[in-house]
Amino acid sequence: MATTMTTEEREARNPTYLASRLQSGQTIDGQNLAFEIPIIDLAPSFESLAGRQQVAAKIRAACLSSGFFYITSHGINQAACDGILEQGARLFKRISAEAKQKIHIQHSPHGYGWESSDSTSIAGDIETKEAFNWSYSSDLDPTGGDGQYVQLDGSHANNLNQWPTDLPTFYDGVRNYYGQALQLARHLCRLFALSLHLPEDYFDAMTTHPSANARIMYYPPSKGVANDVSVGLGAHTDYQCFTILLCSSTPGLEILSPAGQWVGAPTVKGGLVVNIADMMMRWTNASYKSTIHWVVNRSEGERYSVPLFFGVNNEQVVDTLPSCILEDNPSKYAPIKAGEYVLQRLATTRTY
Ligand SMILES: O=C(O)CCC(=O)C(=O)O
Ligand SMILES: [Fe+2]
Repeated sequence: MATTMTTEEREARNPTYLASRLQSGQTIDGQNLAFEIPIIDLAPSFESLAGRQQVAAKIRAACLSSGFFYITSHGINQAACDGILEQGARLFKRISAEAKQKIHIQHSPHGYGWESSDSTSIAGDIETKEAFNWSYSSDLDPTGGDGQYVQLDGSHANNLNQWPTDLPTFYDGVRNYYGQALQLARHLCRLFALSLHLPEDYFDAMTTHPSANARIMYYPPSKGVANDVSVGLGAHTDYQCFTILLCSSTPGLEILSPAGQWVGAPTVKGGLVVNIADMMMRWTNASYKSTIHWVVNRSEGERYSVPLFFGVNNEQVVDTLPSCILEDNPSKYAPIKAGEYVLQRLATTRTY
């Protein structure tokens, strides 16, 4: 499908645009909104529609301001959270360099597998992170999927992931956390739909075989040099609808406030971070904020994290939601296939 880029989209693809947003500390539409990262208890949302509506209102308020919130009582059990972080530590710290090379992302056309710190770079920064990347596949989905999964480029292929053969428990540890996180993401979609005054099942049929790439990240300790600001992961916005982030206890995530200050997002015990990403900003005509963040590990501890980048089925056309278009606020974005949009964004980050 032919798509026309708006001025805003052209600017957003330009690294100097990011840099200028960083310097000026402005949000895209120049508003100076109150900035907080609220903690939202999801428990009522598992009980009744009234509970979901109540939680959805809190989510809406967070999305209109910082675009970040914590969730507690989210339904993913602690053993699964601890388990995947432990598997990450084994992968990054215990297996040999040769074993990592065997599953290097260079062997994967889609970038799945182990990623050395210099394989990708967001804003041209030298980054300290290492990562392990995987994508949705039906064997990881507790629903079993519907057999229709397509990759970002629309090709039909299930399970192209590269798993480490030297760590037999790794796959099970990942699957246990990821399966629960997928179901949580689908539950959050219902809350987002309610928050946007849509029927709560609005996104259900669009998330049967979702775009749901995930990674385990490793950030080495700070070098202990005063004022050391070694960038773990460069300043960026996420591409999908929203991200669910599990973090180890070592801090490092920082979010750019409208006033141009980096605000730390410390780990909340038992909680997960959720942030709005660019695709949700498109759906909502830029009312829900996709906020710039980065990771700088300023501490002497290692940081591990597990982001899940959740979006609709890759072949789904993303078009501004009718409830977000007003006569004096027409759609800012042209319709585009979800996978195609993410591919455009990814093309700017690979260095290999
Ligand atoms: O590791 C973190 O805390 C955040 C990671 C992140 O922002 C990302 O992978 O997009
Ligand atoms: Fe991110």
